[in-house]
Amino acid sequence: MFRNGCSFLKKLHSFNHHQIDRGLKVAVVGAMGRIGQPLCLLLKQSPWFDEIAILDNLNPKGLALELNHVDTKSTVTAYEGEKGHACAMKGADIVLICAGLYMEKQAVNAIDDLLTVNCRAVMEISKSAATYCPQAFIVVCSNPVNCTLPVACEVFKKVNRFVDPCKMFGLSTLNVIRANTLLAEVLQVAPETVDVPIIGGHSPNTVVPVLSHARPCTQLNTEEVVKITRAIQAAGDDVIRAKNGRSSAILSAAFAAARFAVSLAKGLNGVEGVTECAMVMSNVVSDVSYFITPLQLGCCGVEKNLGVPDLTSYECCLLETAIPFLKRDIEVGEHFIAEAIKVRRLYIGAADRMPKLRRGRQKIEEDLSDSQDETAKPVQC
Ligand SMILES: NC(=O)C1=CN([C@@H]2O[C@H](COP(=O)(O)OP(=O)(O)OC[C@H]3O[C@@H](n4cnc5c(N)ncnc54)[C@H](O)[C@@H]3O)[C@@H](O)[C@H]2O)C=CC1
Ligand SMILES: O=C([O-])CC(=O)C(=O)O
Repeated sequence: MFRNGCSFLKKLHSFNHHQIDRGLKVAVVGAMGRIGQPLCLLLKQSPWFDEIAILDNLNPKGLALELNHVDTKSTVTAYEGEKGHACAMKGADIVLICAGLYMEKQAVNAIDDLLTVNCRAVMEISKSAATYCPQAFIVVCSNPVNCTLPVACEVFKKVNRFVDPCKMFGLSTLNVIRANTLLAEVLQVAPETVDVPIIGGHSPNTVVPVLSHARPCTQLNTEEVVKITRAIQAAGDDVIRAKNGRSSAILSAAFAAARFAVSLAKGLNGVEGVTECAMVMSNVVSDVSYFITPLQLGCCGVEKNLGVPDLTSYECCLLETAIPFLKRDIEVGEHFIAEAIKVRRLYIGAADRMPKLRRGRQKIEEDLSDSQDETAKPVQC
């Protein structure tokens, strides 16, 4: 009812923007992970959710029990493994996918390993989401987001023969909060008062901060712009290095994911003026089918894609550099399911000599032949 009653909700909220109309169900997949756990705690503190369904391959019952001791209104329910997918996702308004490996820069063949494992995890989870909660907003946090969002969308196309571009998101809020903090430091203002749009992709070579459109309006010199931009691009690697390669960003990542989920919840409940930058399917840049832009969020997800702002020549140059990387990442994601063989060619490496990964790839190729059956019906719950 609420999803279709946008104009009614807008009127309602013009009287009281803070009124919460409907508690929502959010499903967190990969909830037992380093990001998953603090993310669940932050969601438990939020008044926007009635149910937080936590799902992981590891048994999350203990985590749910502990979270339910937090005296806020939402209830945390726990589900383990594939058998838990249906119950965790049925009725979910938002699905946050943070299952998978993190960017372990020191690991040999890290990108190959990460790509195979994470695309596979996102593929499995998206299959269930497309089956059990096809109307939900899907937020892909698992890296590399530039590849995994296309994987999720391709799965929706295969299972439902339809993907709603307004409801599928790749998380990049972490870059926004980093940019806000770094600019606030330079301006010597509170970070909460700063808003830096981010465009492009979610990786060091594809993220493009648009400092020329930052709020508050400011006149930075070239040196400052370059310094802040490079710091944003390097922030993820800096965290991994500072943690001696043992972990990537966790708490800031959880904060960012929770902030995005809350923004989606506000949009769903008709709150006006909610904007966030995220990756979505779009044609704002020709030939680039997934792109991060500022988005106006509403009860149907993306209410308006605010597009690419006017860029300075430096920002144009950053974007031009980013586009080939982004296009390649998207291609890898899009073809992961439909053309596992092509992924092998693009990412062929020492991983092929590792029996564990080779077995993983064989399984993907087997699944591929299943999902290529156009007559296949989604599993009924
Ligand atoms: N988009 C963003 O801004 C950010 C994304 N990330 C990404 O988030 C992901 C998670 O990172 P961490 O929490 O550090 O990893 P982690 O290894 O600590 O946790 C991953 C969790 O996912 C679970 N899992 C794996 N496959 C699963 C499946 N098929 N179904 C259910 N559960 C599954 C694991 O059991 C584990 O509990 C990584 O891919 C990382 O790169 C990390 C930081 C920021
Ligand atoms: O690289 C990672 O795993 C975490 C990440 O997305 C970031 O720090 O921007």
